[in-house]
Amino acid sequence: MTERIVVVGAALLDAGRLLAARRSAPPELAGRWELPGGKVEPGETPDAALVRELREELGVETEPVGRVPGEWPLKPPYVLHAWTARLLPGSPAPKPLQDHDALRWLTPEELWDVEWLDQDVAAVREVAGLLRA
Ligand SMILES: Nc1nc2c([nH]c(=O)n2[C@H]2C[C@H](O)[C@@H](COP(=O)(O)OP(=O)(O)OP(=O)(O)O)O2)c(=O)[nH]1
Repeated sequence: MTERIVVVGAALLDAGRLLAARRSAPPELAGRWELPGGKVEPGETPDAALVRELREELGVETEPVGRVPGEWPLKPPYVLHAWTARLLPGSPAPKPLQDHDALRWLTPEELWDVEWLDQDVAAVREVAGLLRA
């Protein structure tokens, strides 16, 4: 059986906008935009990983809402899952503390104004459908 490690990406939604984060590393991904998040650690649930990664990377307190249908291949053995999430009341505003050098809240009209990682485009398309709904 091939090992498969899930990377959880957050579709953090607030007031009908999606948070996009620009990666600062590694060099082959730097400058491209992604759904903030990271690898699910052994023994960790995906939603716990999401909350932990968003706290570490952005300094926010969040609540996962639901899994975005789909699974997208990354560099083996990684696969991307996306979850919608929201900021908890009283959470600080997101800041690019780790892994990112810029953040943008995108309205549905602005979703394609940033250069998403190629492997994130299909996931963002799914999220776009949720934003319009
Ligand atoms: N977080 C995140 N990672 C993504 C996305 N798309 C994509 O290809 N990746 C890749 C980049 C990395 O190779 C891997 C996740 O790495 P990461 O650096 O965000 O995760 P992490 O914080 O757990 O990593 P680490 O520094 O502890 O190794 O997945 C995405 O939308 N969000």
